[in-house]
Amino acid sequence: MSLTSEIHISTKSPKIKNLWQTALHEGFPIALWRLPKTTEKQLIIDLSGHVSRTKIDLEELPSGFAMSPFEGESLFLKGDLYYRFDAENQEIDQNLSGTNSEKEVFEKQYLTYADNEEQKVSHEETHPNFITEEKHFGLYNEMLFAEMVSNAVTSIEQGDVQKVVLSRTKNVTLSDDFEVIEAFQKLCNTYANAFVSLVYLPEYNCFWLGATPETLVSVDKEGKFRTMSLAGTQSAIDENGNTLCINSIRWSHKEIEEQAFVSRYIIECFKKIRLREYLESGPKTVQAGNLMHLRTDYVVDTKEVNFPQLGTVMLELLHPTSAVCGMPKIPALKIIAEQELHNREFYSGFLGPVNIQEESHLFVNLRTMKVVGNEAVFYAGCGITEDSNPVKEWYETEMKIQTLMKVIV
Ligand SMILES: C=C(O[C@H]1C=CC=C(C(=O)O)[C@@H]1O)C(=O)O
Repeated sequence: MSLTSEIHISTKSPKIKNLWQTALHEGFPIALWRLPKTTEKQLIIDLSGHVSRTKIDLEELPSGFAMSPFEGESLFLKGDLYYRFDAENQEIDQNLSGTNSEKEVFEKQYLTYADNEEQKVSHEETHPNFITEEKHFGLYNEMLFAEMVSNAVTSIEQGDVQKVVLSRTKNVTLSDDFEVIEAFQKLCNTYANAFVSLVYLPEYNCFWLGATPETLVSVDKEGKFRTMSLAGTQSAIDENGNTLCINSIRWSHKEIEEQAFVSRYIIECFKKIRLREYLESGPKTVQAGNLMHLRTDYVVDTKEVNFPQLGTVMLELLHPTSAVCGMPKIPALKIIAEQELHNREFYSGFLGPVNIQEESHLFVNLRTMKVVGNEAVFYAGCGITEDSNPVKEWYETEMKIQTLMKVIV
């Protein structure tokens, strides 16, 4: 696989573009995101040049951005430099821990990259890719996936698990005019309700770009904790290309059961910490781009229950939820390891801002892609229950991949 990243960046976001290019040239981790139902874009740069590996403790960590793989240690990008941009990509000045002089030095540096639209970024020599590819990518086909689903159904029938989420990848070679900031911008414009993010990890020599509909843990300024159970999928678009009306959506027993597993899992986590004071609303049908899902929302007032650490405690209990893993968790993890042909890496992990503007918002890393050089790897999974149909499950992963692909490729 080519390790050279050649990135053309849009003129429509000059400052974002220049910050991005500078971070890439200098080998600084950078995260750019837009929260659901907002128009502001936010960006942080970690000037240490590497991400730290740490537990995501919302009480202890400074301002920054968390990026956790499906399995293994979480990464944390420190918010040494912090920028906010309005809907038109105009800067709204703001700083966090980074000093103004750091910001000045960085911005001086970026002037050397500014107005150099044709410049291409290559970080091949400076940052070797150390992701070991024990498993191959992109070699899935419908038959192979159907076999994996059938094996999972057999495990369910034998009583090993009740539900397991299997995923696959799809490799696409990006065209020469693919622009990563432009792609981020398009996702923001298309998916107002999603958490849209773009993260560059120099040590891994790759970007992760996504538009996820699923909140894992969020704690706002008022101390409101939120999580959700999201599962069950069908197309939001009819055969004529029109968006279906939410009220016309009907769910099968299989999908209702699949989502109920996730809700039960969340309630089990609340029970483990003896927390009864949660508000539960749903399940209801929600639209996530080209798809409809079933969703139940959970809210806890951490001030009222006097539990300020609830976000951190629940994060540890929840991840990975049964929306991306299965029930019970341990045997589901075993089936995933046995059946899937790829390493999930950051897909179905979690990511998001920590302690920024006194809030933390962590999302499940779904509807996501990894970009290495001019190769994109798309990831998608689906919940397998005893009623799963292998052909339908393949089609579901294809629709999930299309959420990103149809917008940016
Ligand atoms: C695992 C994914 O979606 C989860 C979230 C919503 C619906 C899901 C489903 O219907 O299977 C999955 O649990 C994915 O998008 O890769």
